[in-house]
Amino acid sequence: MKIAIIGCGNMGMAFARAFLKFDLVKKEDFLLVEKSTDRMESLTNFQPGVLTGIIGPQIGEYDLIILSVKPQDFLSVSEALKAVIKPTQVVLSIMAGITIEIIQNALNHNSVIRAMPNTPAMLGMGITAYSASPEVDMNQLRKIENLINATGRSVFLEDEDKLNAVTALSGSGPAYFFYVVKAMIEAGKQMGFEESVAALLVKQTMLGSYHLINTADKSLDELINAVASKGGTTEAALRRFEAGHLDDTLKEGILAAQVRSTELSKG
Ligand SMILES: NC(=O)C1=CN([C@@H]2O[C@H](COP(=O)(O)OP(=O)(O)OC[C@H]3O[C@@H](n4cnc5c(N)ncnc54)[C@H](O)[C@@H]3O)[C@@H](O)[C@H]2O)C=CC1
Ligand SMILES: O=C(O)[C@@H]1CCC=N1
Repeated sequence: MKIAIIGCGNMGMAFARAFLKFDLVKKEDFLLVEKSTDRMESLTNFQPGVLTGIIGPQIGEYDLIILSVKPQDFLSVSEALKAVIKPTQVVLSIMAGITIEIIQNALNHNSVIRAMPNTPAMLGMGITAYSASPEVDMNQLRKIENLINATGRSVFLEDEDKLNAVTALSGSGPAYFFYVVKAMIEAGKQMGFEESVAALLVKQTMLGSYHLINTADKSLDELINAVASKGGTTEAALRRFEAGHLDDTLKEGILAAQVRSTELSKG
């Protein structure tokens, strides 16, 4: 398969590297379109078939066009792409908030898949949810799913509207996790540990706890209760979290991300 990627930043290149790792695409079969000259320089190491700053007619030679620019850059990209896209090509967008209908209208093009990955895709450990326009046939959809699965796991959603919630939950989710880890490391430093020691204590705790969620035959409440002894230290921390409504704050933050994803579709 020949793939053009428009916007070769973190996510665009995470996808490109995952496809390469699993031999799904050859380096020479990539066309990378990147606007930033600094970023272009770093992409020369990747040795793609074509590396360019401009969306031109050669893009019509590629089977799949991945749109991985920021949502705010889509308008200018669509103006150039509309002039060169061919009806047989499939568009895969990972842009937050931009709906299939917006993409179809802006490009005057039917076959569009909208996906929402997350940054662990860089390690092949991402989760991507995706929806497709009816014009994408099953054969094309299977091929794209194979590509997406090189970046981790995937979920097909019949209901495209749910992608705004996915964006808020798993798309942005890694940042929430890093935020909590950062606060824990900072607490460790405040209690007198060097950063490296605090980071080791926290990171191994998160790793082990993640595996307990997946392997222990217990609910999250049971796992919490197994740590929190009556009258003990954990209880003291949890009481403080509850007094500050930390769980509500986290939920409200996630819902705010969903609202923002919806707003992005309105420009
Ligand atoms: N970073 C994340 O965790 C996730 C991001 N996304 C979505 O992926 C998209 C890309 O995000 P990132 O990779 O984080 O951003 P990024 O800023 O790392 O990459 C975007 C790239 O597009 C380039 N670009 C901008 N205008 C261009 C144009 N006209 N032609 C060619 N290249 C152009 C920029 O120079 C930049 O290198 C966004 O739409 C975002 O909503 C989706 C899921 C997760
Ligand atoms: O923050 C954003 O808008 C993008 C979408 C999901 C993660 N990053």
